[in-house]
Amino acid sequence: MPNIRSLVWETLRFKPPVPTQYSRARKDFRLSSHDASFEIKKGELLCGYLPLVMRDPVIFNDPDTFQPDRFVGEKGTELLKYLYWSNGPETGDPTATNKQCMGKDYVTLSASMLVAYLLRRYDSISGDFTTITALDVAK
Ligand code: HEM
Repeated sequence: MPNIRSLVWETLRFKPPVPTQYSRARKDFRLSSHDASFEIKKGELLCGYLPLVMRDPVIFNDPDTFQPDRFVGEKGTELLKYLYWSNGPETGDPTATNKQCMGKDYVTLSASMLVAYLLRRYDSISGDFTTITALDVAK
């Protein structure tokens, strides 16, 4: 299952289903990235563009390549804090003060189960990040 969960997370990283996310600053704060810093004033509207953020080469090695096992193991688990697809990091939880997708854990679990169910139909498959070919259908 770790490989399948990783594949689902990598799919969400590679093509975030909700690409733009908006929010309004609740207070003044400084927003910093690797190479820039901005003063944000309370009430200002912020827009996050996930397809760009999820291809950050400083965080994700070879970001334009679909790597199904990217989130496997200790290093992969560490990367989850940078995986944003639900208006917050994969390691965060939706709460009254954290307006994150409430279905977040259900989404990844049900998608993993669906992929596992589909894969059970085949003894072997091959493919790259654009195509997938069934070689042997399970008897
Ligand atoms: C791939 C599938 C999904 C994606 C990409 C997704 C993404 C998101 C995003 C980005 C938000 C925040 C929207 C905002 O900024 O206002 C959100 C909110 C929410 N999502 Fe999802 N979602 C998915 C599936 C689901 C599912 C299956 C459920 C329920 C079973 C769900 C329940 C909710 C709820 C209730 C909120 C509102 C949370 C709030 O306003 O406090 N989502 N989702």
